[in-house]
Formats: sequence, structure tokens, C-alpha cells
Amino acid sequence: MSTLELVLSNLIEPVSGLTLSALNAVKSIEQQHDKISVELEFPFANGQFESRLSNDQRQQLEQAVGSKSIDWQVTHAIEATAGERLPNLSNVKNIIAISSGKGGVGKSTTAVNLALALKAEGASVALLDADIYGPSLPLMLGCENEKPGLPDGKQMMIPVSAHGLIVNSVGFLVPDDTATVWRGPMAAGVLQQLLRDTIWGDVDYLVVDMPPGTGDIQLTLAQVVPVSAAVIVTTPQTIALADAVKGIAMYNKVNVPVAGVIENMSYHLCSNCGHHDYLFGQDGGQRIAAHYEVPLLGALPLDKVIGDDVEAGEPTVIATPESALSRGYHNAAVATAAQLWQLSANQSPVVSIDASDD
Ligand SMILES: Nc1ncnc2c1ncn2[C@@H]1O[C@H](COP(=O)(O)OP(=O)(O)OP(=O)(O)O)[C@@H](O)[C@H]1O
Repeated sequence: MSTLELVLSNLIEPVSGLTLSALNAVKSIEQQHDKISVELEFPFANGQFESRLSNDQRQQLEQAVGSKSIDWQVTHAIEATAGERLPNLSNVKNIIAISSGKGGVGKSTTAVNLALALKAEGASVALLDADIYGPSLPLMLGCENEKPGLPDGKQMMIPVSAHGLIVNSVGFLVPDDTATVWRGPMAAGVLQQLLRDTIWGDVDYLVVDMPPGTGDIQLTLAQVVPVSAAVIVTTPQTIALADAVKGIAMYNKVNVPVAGVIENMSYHLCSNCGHHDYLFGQDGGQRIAAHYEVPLLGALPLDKVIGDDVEAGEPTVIATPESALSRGYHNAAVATAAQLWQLSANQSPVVSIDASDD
């Protein structure tokens, strides 16, 4: 084994914490005259893997290749983990429900940025706005004036495309004030219809922005969507954390694995001195995650830019792709994707895809 092969196989993938050899990620190493081409294949979205390497890791690699440079080729072999399938979901590999125990914690903002980060990491991503009581995704993605297509007047909808995402939302279909008066069974019916009557196509990750809360309606909706795993968004306030716990309990009740917790508005970063101000207490998300044995997938700061960007229809991951905020969303997105893969790898066989559905 060459020095480079050895360094690569022991190299720790920064988000999952697993070595490239444990991930079976190194596909080929090709020597060219002034560079070495390294082909990696990950079981989860990780296209910007190289940007997350630490300085130490870079140094180790530089020492192994000497005067040559490394040309990284990153591909994916993302497995299907979504539950019971509807025919139009047969090519949707993973369904991630983004939930929150209470409203206003930034669930939708987190959902759009996570979806966009997964896309930027090389995955094919769809976004379903299941927050039927307050559909905000069309505005956040700047596509509020669009409508899904209805080819030949048929029942199936062609979703809207926004910033490279495949999107459908009840917000495209009904006036703003209609959705708020739906009762439980109607809400479940509408969500089921949106899910079933959209031509999703080939999708690695379908991100679903769920309505906030943990009441009967949310419980029904959690059962309507054949979810692979749920992500709970919370803020660090004690009251929000108590609601996040209810969210975890709700998914446990319907046997949906919880991939982890994302803490939003975790701290305020002083724009003058860079000081982290923990306005609402420190480590709340971490404590819940530890207590319920689920990972903390990310912690995003309270930053006016995040709010302004979604308000303008250009979420931060699109508006400033190289910013520290954007990197925070990328880390959380890759951590979520890695966790989905780990959940499926450790679990009994994934539901097989019936070829007759295609
Ligand atoms: N990290 C953040 N920093 C600053 N503002 C944020 C952050 N996250 C979200 N916001 C802002 O907080 C408000 C609520 O966010 P959002 O609509 O995403 O919450 P939600 O939990 O989905 O709410 P709802 O319960 O109404 O669906 C929005 O104005 C949004 O711009």
C-alpha cells in the first residue's frame, strides 16, 4: 500500500467521524504527471467533503503526495431508506421531516437552507411544504408567483423549480387565508394529495417542512408521510426545549426514527468582536440530544442576515455560499444525511423498492 493509500484509508471524514476506509469511499487513485486523481464515493451527500478537511489533514495529504496536487472526484451512492412507498415516490430515496415542537423557532428557514445545502453537496433534492397552516416556502424561495404545472389538465402536478430544488407547497394552490381554517382531516387530506399527486421524479432527499406542534393533527400528518427520519428544530429556551422533547416523543410513538436535533438561534455572534453571546442559555440542544440519545446535528446562530435572506427569497446558502453561516447549514445538512445512512445501515433491511411501481 502506498503512503497516499494509507493516509486516505485512515483519513477521518469530518462530519460522520468515520474513516474513508470504514465508509468504503476510496474508489480509485490515479497517478498523472503533475497531479493525482482520487475518486471517492460516499453513501450520503458530501460533495464538498474536501472543504471540511482540517489543516492537519491537508498537511498529511500534502506530505503523502509531495510536489503533486490532488484532484478530488466526489460521487455518491445514496441508498433508499424511505418507508412504505406511493407509486410516484418510488424514485424518492429518502424523506426527511423537519419538525418543531412549537411555532416560530425557525423550522422553515432551517428546512430551506438544509435542502439547498444538500443540493449544493451534489444531491438531487425536493422540498415539500407540509406546513399547511402557514406555507412560507414559496416566499422564502422567491417563487411565490409560480404555480405547479398540470400537463393536459391531468391530476398529477409538475412541481415548481426554485434555486435547483423541486418544490411543491399548498401555498401555490390556495389563497393565503384559506389554509389557516382547515380542520384536522382536511389538512391530512391536502397533505396526502400534495405528496401523492406531484411528479417528484428521481430524488435523493425529499425534505418535508412539517407544521409546528405535536397535537393530533401533527401526529396524523407524521403518519401520512412515509418518513425515513425526522429532524427536530428547537431554540435554546427552556420552553422550546420542553416542546422539542414532545416532538421526539411524537415520532417515537409512530416509530419514525429521529435523526437528531438542530438548535436554531443558538447564540448571537457579535459583528464587532466575534464574541458568542448565549442569549437563551447554552447547550440546551446538546443536553436534549444526549438525554434522548440522538445527535445534535447543528447549531445555527441568531443572525439578522439569515432572516433577511429568506425574506428576500434568497436563503443564506444561496445568497452567500462561502459564508460561515452557509458552512453551518452545510455541516448540519451533511450530518443529517450521514445520520440517515447510519440509521439505515444499523437497522434491519430497508423497505425494498417494488420494481412494478416504476
Ligand atoms: N437563525 C436565525 N436568525 C435570525 N432570524 C431567524 C433565524 N431563523 C429564523 N429566523 C426568522 O425567524 C422567523 C421565524 O422563522 P420561520 O418562519 O422559519 O419559523 P417556523 O418555525 O417555521 O415558524 P412557523 O411555526 O410559523 O412555521 C422568520 O422571520 C425568520 O426569518
